[in-house]
Amino acid sequence: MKKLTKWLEENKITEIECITPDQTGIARGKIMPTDKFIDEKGIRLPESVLLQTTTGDYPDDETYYSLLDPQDIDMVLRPDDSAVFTVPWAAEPSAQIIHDCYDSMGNLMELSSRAVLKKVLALYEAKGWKPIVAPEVEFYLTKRCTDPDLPLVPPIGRSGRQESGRQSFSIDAANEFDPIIEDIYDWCEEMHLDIDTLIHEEGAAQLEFNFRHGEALKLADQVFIFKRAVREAALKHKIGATFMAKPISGEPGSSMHVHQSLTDAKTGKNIFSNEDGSASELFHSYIGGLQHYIPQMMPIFAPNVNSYRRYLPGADGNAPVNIEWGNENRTVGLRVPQAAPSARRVENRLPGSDTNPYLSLAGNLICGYLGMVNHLKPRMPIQGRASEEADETVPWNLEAALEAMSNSEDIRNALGANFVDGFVATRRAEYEGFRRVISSWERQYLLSTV
Ligand SMILES: NC(=O)CC[C@H](N)C(=O)O
Repeated sequence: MKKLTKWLEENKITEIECITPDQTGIARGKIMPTDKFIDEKGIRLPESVLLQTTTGDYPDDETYYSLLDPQDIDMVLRPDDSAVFTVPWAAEPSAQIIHDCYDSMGNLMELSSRAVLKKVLALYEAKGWKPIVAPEVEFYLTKRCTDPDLPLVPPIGRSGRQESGRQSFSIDAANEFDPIIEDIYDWCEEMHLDIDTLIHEEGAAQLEFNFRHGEALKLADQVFIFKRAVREAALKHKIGATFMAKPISGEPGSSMHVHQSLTDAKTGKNIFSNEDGSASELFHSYIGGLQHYIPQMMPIFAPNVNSYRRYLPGADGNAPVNIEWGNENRTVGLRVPQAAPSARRVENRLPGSDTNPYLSLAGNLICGYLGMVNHLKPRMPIQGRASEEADETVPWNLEAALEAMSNSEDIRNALGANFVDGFVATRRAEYEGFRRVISSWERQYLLSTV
């Protein structure tokens, strides 16, 4: 706290956003003047904040009361002084400080997604392993739209025109949004986010930012903050930005691919490679773990009804519909990029951009961990194009995915039964809400035909 107080003084910070990610990845917390923050060294919030859905609803009563105190008591949030960022878009000098959530006994709240990631990282630490990850985050810039019944359209770029067609990797198409991109870059620099490259993705006004590889908790924090920054940069320029997995029919979806490797915590050496440069047994069993456990982990990689619209075989975009692996192969869900032995890694291409980054990293890492400790073997790698058929072992819709996750003893043991029950229950509550809304497809095709 001393170091943090000094930093706040040096940066003349007058206002603090005390934030924590809920299960959906939304920042929840309180805003206060710096003096009050320093006096109180933490805040209190109702525990139920961690069981809120994206729509602000809660799960059914039975789950709610089995996981939370019936009086809806407070939890205590304490700042993590290694997760402190300025707020470059704020009107006055401000800081956003990520907090951890503790229960009345002083333990990390099992329902907190940041705590779930810490739990997984502790398993790695006990083995003397340190995972290294690199997320790639895609999103769309869109024209502002307040009517949810109207489709989203691309914003007007610098040329005064709206983008159409496919512009993968086009520098000029990215430059159309230069003023926004400049803000994102400047702000990321000010906040010390480890942004590596920017590319224009396939979709109209779809961009991708890649993060430099590093430690998982640090990168989860950075993606959490990055998403806020992108939305704010878009707002400043009077447009929108969305991390929905499939915001526009007929356009590619948005993903959050995660590159993953494993190092020896002491030496820092990549232990996915043997001394002679070949792939290690750990590497193969890590992939075996991803293949075995992804079907039970889908609600984490694809948490919304909308997430599953990315995975339609033959749909626009390159979203995978399989969990095969292969070297330098973009038609599989688990791609092993061409790299030196010291950079040997696997990229999971399944997670959507709408995933909570803490849970996505925890989910990936626990699949790999369980694979390694149980010596699982991967399937044979795919050479050439993978089948266009969707892999039948994976639940490709939210209902089936939730069923698979809540029935998985291994995932319940690894991530915590209370967490799994709470997470599944918030997703189910959202799904129930979705089921009550009549869509434009129904109006278009059923209204006057059936
Ligand atoms: N970079 C890519 O391969 C595109 C990924 C694609 N946008 C998806 O949703 O999965």
